[in-house]
Amino acid sequence: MSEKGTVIGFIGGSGIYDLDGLSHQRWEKVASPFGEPSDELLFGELDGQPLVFLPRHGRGHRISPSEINYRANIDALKRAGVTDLVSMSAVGSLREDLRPGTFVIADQFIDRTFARQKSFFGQGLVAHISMAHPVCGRLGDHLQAAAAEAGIEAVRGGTYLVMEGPQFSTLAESRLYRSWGCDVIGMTNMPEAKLAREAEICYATVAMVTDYDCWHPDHDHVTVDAIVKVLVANADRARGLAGHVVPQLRADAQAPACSCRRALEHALITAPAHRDPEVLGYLDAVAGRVLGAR
Ligand SMILES: CSC[C@H]1O[C@H](OP(=O)(O)O)[C@H](O)[C@@H]1O
Ligand SMILES: Nc1ncnc2[nH]cnc12
Repeated sequence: MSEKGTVIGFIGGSGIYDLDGLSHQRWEKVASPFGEPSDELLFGELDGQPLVFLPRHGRGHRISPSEINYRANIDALKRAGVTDLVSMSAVGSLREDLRPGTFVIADQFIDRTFARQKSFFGQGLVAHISMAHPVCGRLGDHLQAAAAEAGIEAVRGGTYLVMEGPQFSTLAESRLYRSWGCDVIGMTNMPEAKLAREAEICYATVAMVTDYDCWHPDHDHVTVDAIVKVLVANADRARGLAGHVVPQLRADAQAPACSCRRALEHALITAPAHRDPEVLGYLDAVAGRVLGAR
């Protein structure tokens, strides 16, 4: 891995616990001061391009959305050198026309989670980053082009409502989210997207519809069994999409200039003399660029 080169990361959600076709692949533990990542990271190469994969729920799907250590996951991916991060996630549809099997390249989130650590920053070093545009448009462009190349129907843009879970939503909640104009619902992309931005990693998500949530008159219950049936087919197509997006990201000469990679530039507010050295130590990977550590 070159210090400044592109390293592509994938976070696999429900149904995606590894990536195939990688050469030189190895699972390796990456330690983080923020605790235990969901699993070891899978390192490998696709046509010479370095890749890193992390199964969000761990291999075997052991970790529920509220129990995922999102900070450790993003910190570990940053330590592994990841610059461009693609999330692959199962979601419910809040719109009739987003049928199960549709891929949505989401571009907005509404964060309704409440039981998660949402920032690397706080006491010892306070920072405020912009989340107006929470996903990287450059990655979105490449995902859209890769989906077209792979013959996958992908809708560009959409608002992903992130609920705490692990229970699925009530009918009243599902209707409320529809009235807010949300398009899909899931449990994991926040705080993941916030933390990726804090870590200056470009982030985008492929939200793969598995069900109609409970608002739909013909689908008044969501069940894991029904979701898993769609997941298996979605997961195969997601792997296909990954294969197509890698060469595109690799060839992107604009990547180093992407604004996501400078998200912390004007974000730190704690005066240097009041910054806690221990906290600065934890932030060596996430904020090393602006703290002068790397
Ligand atoms: C198995 S359905 C519910 C589960 O799937 C989604 O996870 P991910 O985004 O990791 O694919 C959803 O957010 C829930 O965690
Ligand atoms: N209906 C739904 N609600 C929340 N998360 C989901 N993941 C897949 N389907 C979902």
